[in-house]
Amino acid sequence: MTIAALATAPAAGAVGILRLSGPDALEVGRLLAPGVPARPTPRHAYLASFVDAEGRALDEGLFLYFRGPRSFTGEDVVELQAHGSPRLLRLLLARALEDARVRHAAPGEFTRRAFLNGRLDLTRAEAVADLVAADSEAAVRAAAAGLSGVLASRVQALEAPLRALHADMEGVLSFPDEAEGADEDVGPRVTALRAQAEALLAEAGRGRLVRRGARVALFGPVNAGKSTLFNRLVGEARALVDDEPGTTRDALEARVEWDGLAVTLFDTAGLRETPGRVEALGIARTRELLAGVDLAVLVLPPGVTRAEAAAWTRDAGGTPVLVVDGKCDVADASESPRRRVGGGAVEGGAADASESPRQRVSGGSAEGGAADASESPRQRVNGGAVEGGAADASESPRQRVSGLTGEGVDALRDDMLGRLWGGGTPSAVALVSERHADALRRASEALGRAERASRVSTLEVVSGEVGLALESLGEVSGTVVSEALLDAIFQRFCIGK
Ligand SMILES: Nc1nc2c(c(=O)[nH]1)N(C=O)[C@@H](CNc1ccc(C(=O)N[C@@H](CCC(=O)O)C(=O)O)cc1)CN2
Ligand SMILES: Nc1nc2c(ncn2[C@@H]2O[C@H](COP(=O)(O)OP(=O)(O)OP(=O)(O)O)[C@@H](O)[C@H]2O)c(=O)[nH]1
Ligand SMILES: [Mg+2]
Repeated sequence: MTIAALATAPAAGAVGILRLSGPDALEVGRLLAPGVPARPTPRHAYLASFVDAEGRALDEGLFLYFRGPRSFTGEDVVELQAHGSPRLLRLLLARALEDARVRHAAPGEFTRRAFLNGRLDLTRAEAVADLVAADSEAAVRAAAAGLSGVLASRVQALEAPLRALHADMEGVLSFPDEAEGADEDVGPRVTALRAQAEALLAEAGRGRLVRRGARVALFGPVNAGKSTLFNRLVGEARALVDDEPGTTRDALEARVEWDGLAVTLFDTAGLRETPGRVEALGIARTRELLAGVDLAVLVLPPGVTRAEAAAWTRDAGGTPVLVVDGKCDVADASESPRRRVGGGAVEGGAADASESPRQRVSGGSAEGGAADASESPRQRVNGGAVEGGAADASESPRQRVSGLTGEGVDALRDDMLGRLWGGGTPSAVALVSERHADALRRASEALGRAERASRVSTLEVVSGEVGLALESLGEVSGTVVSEALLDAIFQRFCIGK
């Protein structure tokens, strides 16, 4: 059956495309553009008049014919590239659909046909959807990598040796005499393949980050300078800042893009023991939010003890915590507890360093004097305390940062990206989706069982498990798929894709 749909968004634009795919694409396309020759040159752009049923011109546009299998879907494809009027395009589409040989395409059906006709494997087809949905540079680049086959070849690199292993074992089982010895190194081979499957599975977390963007929350005691730092990181004065503790009540969010990665940054209500009623609601919301982010950044004001820091860290629950020493432009408060923030300079953004003099108390620790965060921010171990203690996050070297002066902010951003990303660049990721991860998990579980069986059980059992692993892997590439799975996958595509 021939399918038709608009390939462009239903909005006014420079050009709008009606696309047909299937055995009757050319004939039906020519009903709309009768000036086009009966046997048009494939891939040639014809300037043609698009007409209604009475032959009256509706538009003048380009007509393209791709003869199967040399087309996106592998079938005959015709495109009418008209002026981008949604109303006009609906008229053209309606006219195509009047023909009994044509029906409207389901979501993703063009791509589904491309897959079914072997034009793309499943990972590439899904990368098409990822690309359309991408809303950060990293997401675009990762999807583009998927489209060019990065994930496909990683899966292939697993599938091929697994299939060879399976064949070797089946050979030994079927023809024990001829194939003697082919099963000698089954154990190590299974082990290696399992590790490979797990390495791929481990990229699912990154895939999630790229797809959805990372979520990062600033939290910590009241008045630590969270909102000021938030404004700095976002690049504009979004959050209210005041020297009154408890200024931020509701969590605030802003979306930024760092190294191409989409990051949703949250500023939260400061934590304290005895808040007022409304503030308590804000604090409850902070805790709730912290449980759901990818990284929690604990901003500490000067003079916080290690025990206090550890206690605040626990507020993040199971979420990874990055601890930073805020207001690093001020001397350590334990040295002069009453020292206030630079005079009247309250507003976050504008305040310049000269307004908040660097009142580093002499003798205020070795790193007091020349410290400039840009020098080597990561080496600076606060208080030198690294070992021991419960909450490890609060014990590791801390980033020193000042939202007011901007000191250490770039380094902090790099640290956050490092913690979220763990090295490498976002674009280099093989975009493993939840669906892929699920299949990979089942594959590596089967390989785990195969590994055990290779020590304690028969070759038959090992081979059976390897066969199961192959099936699960096949779901990733699409060598083994059910209609139901394809339905689920292509449902998330848009119509006309
Ligand atoms: N106008 C238009 N732009 C589009 C598409 C489209 O369908 N129409 N695409 C659709 O989503 C994407 C391009 N994808 C395509 C992929 C393969 C072929 C194709 O004709 N492949 C043949 C020939 C290859 C060749 O000659 O180099 C083939 O693979 O055999 C066309 C488009 C993005 N841009
Ligand atoms: N010297 C200095 N003062 C800062 C810095 N960051 C914030 N302040 C000041 O500290 C006070 C509190 O800053 P906020 O950013 O509102 O602190 P917060 O952590 O959001 O506070 P709550 O929302 O009440 O929890 C304000 O007077 C800021 O101007 C900093 O890096 N250095
Ligand atoms: Mg605040």
